[in-house]
Amino acid sequence: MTWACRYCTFANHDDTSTTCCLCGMPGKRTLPSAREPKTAKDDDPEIIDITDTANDKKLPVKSHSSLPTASVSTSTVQDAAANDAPTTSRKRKAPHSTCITTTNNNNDGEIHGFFTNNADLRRSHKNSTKPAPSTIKSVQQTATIHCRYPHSFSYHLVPKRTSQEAKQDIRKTLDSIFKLRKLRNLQPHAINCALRLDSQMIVMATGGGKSLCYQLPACLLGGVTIVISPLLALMKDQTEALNAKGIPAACVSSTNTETQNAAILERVVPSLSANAEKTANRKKKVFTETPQLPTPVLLYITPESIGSNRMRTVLERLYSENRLALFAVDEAHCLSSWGHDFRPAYRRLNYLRTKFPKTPCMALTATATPNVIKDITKELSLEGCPIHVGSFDRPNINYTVKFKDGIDNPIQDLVKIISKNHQKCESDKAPCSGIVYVHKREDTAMIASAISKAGISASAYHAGLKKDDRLAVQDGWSNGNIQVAVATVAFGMGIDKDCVRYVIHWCIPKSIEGFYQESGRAGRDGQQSHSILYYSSDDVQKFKYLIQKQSSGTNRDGQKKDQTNLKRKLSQLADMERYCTELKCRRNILIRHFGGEVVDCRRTCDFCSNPGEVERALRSAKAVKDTRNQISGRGKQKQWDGQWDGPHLYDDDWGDHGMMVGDLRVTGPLEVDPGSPEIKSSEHRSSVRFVKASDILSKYEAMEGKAKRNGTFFGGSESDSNAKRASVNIPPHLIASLKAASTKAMKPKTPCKEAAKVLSSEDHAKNAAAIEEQLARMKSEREARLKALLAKTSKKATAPPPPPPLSFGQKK
Ligand SMILES: Nc1ncnc2c1ncn2[C@@H]1O[C@H](COP(=O)(O)OP(=O)(O)OP(=O)(O)O)[C@@H](O)[C@H]1O
Repeated sequence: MTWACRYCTFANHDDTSTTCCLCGMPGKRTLPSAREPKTAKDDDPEIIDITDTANDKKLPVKSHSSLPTASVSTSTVQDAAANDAPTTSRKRKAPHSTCITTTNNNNDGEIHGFFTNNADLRRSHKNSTKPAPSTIKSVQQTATIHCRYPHSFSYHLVPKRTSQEAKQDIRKTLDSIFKLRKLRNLQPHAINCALRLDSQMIVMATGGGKSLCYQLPACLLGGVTIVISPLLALMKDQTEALNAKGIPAACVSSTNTETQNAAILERVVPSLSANAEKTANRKKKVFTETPQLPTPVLLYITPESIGSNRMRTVLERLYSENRLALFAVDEAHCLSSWGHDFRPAYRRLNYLRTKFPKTPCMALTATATPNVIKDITKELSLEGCPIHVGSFDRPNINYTVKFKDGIDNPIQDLVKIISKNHQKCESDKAPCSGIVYVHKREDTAMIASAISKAGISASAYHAGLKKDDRLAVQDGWSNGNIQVAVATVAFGMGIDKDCVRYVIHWCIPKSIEGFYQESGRAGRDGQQSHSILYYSSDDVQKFKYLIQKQSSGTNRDGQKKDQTNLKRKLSQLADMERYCTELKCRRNILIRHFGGEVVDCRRTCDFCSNPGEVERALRSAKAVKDTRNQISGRGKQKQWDGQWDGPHLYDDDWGDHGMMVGDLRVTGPLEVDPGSPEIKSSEHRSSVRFVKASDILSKYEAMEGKAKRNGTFFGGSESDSNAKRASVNIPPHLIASLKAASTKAMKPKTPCKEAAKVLSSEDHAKNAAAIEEQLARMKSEREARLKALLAKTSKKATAPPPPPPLSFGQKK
């Protein structure tokens, strides 16, 4: 079983060991037993610390012709082994490294690798002027057991390099640490700029490789690079990945205990805790738990935590010691109120620029419109700095919009698309996974169950699940046991899975930025992938209503809610709706939204591959929708007209930051098949006449016949069409397509293939049953919540009204 080390967060796969194979610390929480191996802190003679703290600090900064990894290492493995003085080495505790760093005798700065066997070690001594160590065995053990950081990094900042030197260093680091062959499009510019110590902004498509733009310079700049990231999961993943590559990284976050955070900061700024932690108890804890790990080269932190007093002290110390290398502000669009994920704490980051003016800043985002870029550069004082804007195009993603209203059974349609994708991958013998984004938590279970019944493993994921369940789904999906994650937007932040072949949006997303980011989780391996969005005007009306609801009334302080965001959110939703309903190339709508140059779509969106078909689908969906409204007696629906009754709590995970809990009762026309168990309740029954698109289409056929007989239907000029639409809502040129669709829809039903599959697969049936159980549980929980809320509101209504407030100057 995998366990995460509580010191360095490395994921260990060896269940039998209680010490972390990366840092060598007893990171696994187990009761000590007689057989427990000795820890690094105990008297383990194998720990060889060859770097000297004192010396380190006094060291003149290394000439920049070689990798900084070599510059700080003052001794070689040979020294360490020959000295064979573990006690001394432990005394010479280095703040930045406890691992063996290897440089050759010429001190040419080459990294000579990480010794894993005696042969390697002996080879390294071949040209050595010093005698080979007599205790090779112990050294070899040290290398394999405790010292998994094969590279060392400069404790202080490395001076600027010439461009030739920078080029060489970049190549070496890319090859030896990141194991990559070459840099992608904007990466060389961004990395060069960082090594010139210039501030900059990088706007690069999702999956474009933004992380490398600060991770690689961090290795070369020396000192500590501070990465400000909004997502705890992403921070954790990235630190784990960096540690696995041998780059010391850590994250200070609220998920760590106070002691763990203190231990990490102690590694960044030694003796900080000695001053800061006053109580003896605390001191003891911090010092006993501080592992002998190298100083992090990259320190991840949330924008909220970076403003704390302790963090300010750390930054000031780093700055005064000339060790503050770079601020990397990831997901910088969170800084702009024009961005789709505005986070107020980001606004406070400008203090970093004023307080630490010499430290360069790198702002990174995938989704920045010109307005957002302007906002970010202003807030982070990046005016005049280079702005690297890459292409927003993701050529390997095919974009499609499906019109839910015109589809008889959209869930069946969705399942078919998913099955097709998996079948294709199966025949190609390629791995395949996907994500379906929904808004309502209940829909996650409903859709996951339908997919499972089709023989594809799917699981529901939303913020309402228990943490363990969420982790299980995330892990299952990441390791391929779960093929499809049906999730709310709570899923996927910081996901870096390469074989995601499709991302499906079951409802319209809130903004193009959000859509671009979510759909961008497909095809990160560069292989052909799909983004499919199911559009319904009902969803848009719902969201408009929710946005208005969120912005109306008063907040907790009793003040009227700020209305400035209302307009922005409505306009973002309108942009997103335009993406769905405009008869233009989808790819270029996205690119233009971000201010990019138009590209040749090469028929990789549904519109470019068949514009006529898209137009017909859109218009027939509109016609079907209007008819539904007319049939249900509500006339043409222009505004969401209060179809939701009861207390307005929402269980969609679509809030800005926090997740909303509660209930949403929809009594209007539904988007599911009337036969579906979802709409069996009496509450819904009245409104489900003619909910099927094919029913409506056949109705149209009848109307068409009648009109033709009377000579009053669908005739006349274009200018009359509006008046005619008011009564029938069907544009003339649609007749043929509607007819065709109708005939198709009227065909006798054949038993569904997917249903046959269900019965044949026990596992999938079990999975579906489990999901349905979950759905039932969610429903009962929702009922309970609703009851409690109703009780609360009725209590409030019966309570006596509060006394009127005293006006100024009024006597009691
Ligand atoms: N030069 C490169 N060559 C090959 N692969 C690369 C290169 N740079 C980055 N990658 C890979 O591309 C993938 C995406 O990188 P990364 O996570 O940095 O993207 P991102 O731009 O931060 O994406 P997002 O905006 O979604 O967070 C990673 O798996 C990374 O290893």
